[in-house]
Amino acid sequence: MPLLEVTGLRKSYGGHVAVDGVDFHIGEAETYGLLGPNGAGKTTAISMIVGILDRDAGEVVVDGQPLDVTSVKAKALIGYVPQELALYRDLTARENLRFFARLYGLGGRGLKARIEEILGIIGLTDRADEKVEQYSGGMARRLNIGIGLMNRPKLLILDEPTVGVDPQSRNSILESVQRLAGEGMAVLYTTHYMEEAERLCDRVGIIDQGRLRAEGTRRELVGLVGETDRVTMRAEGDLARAVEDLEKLPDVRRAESGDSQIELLVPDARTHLPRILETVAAAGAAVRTVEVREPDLETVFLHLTGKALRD
Ligand SMILES: Nc1ncnc2c1ncn2[C@@H]1O[C@H](COP(=O)(O)OP(=O)(O)OP(=O)(O)O)[C@@H](O)[C@H]1O
Repeated sequence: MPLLEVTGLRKSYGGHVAVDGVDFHIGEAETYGLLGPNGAGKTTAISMIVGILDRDAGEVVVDGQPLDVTSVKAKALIGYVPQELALYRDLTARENLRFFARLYGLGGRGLKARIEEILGIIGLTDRADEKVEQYSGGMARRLNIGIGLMNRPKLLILDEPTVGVDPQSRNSILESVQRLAGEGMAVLYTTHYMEEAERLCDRVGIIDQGRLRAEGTRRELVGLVGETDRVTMRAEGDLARAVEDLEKLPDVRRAESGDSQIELLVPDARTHLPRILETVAAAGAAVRTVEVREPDLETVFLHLTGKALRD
């Protein structure tokens, strides 16, 4: 049974359809990314999943428990980190964590230890007694994540947590998410940064104009659009003959030579590389360097929607 199951999720604002029939599921300990540009419907979808926005249609089930705006049991399994900061700026990090813990009904002897543990996870132990108003944007974001972790969720949902943060905090946020996922927490992560989806997510759903256009592992998505790897070899010798022979190899789509280099398109270059190098050598050319560029999720997005992820 998946940990999160979302079916037929739909929401319109006036006549505008923001989320148009979205289905996906997340397994235990899986990190799933919703990748799409601004306005794709990510925040609207997430808000319905966590039960802070009424849906027009669809179902959300968390660990077998149906979730709607009023359900308590299912919500208790989720840690939600909204895009907008939800913090008290005139309280310290430690005070914010304590305040939100009480709000969630957490207390007792374990609370103090839990707060210290969370400060460690988000890397704010040393600054825990400073007011949030003195924090950088990235530190405040990290505290926002800490609050989402208070109730030891089985599923952590983060809505574009790195937008507008400095590179150092961004890296620290990504590392924390990776660590939590490594410890067995399931994660739903929305982003418009391809690199983040590629780095963090086991599977990615590509969302545009309220619809999931495709979903799968990075490899599956890349395979879906029939993209090939591009191999560039700097070489000397009889390049024309090498190209002629390379084109005879079964999987090579295109090969051409230019100024001391050969370029070719081939699916899954890593498996074919030994044959390619042998062929070039046999044709009397010497390879100096080889570079393999794999298609990325940006290529896939472009293929599926006809536009770039970021404008
Ligand atoms: N409260 C609202 N009233 C009217 N339209 C809305 C409202 N919230 C979102 N929309 C519209 O719904 C669409 C989806 O917005 P949403 O915020 O879910 O996208 P997103 O993928 O999260 O993008 P962003 O990264 O910009 O938040 C957009 O066209 C947006 O303008």
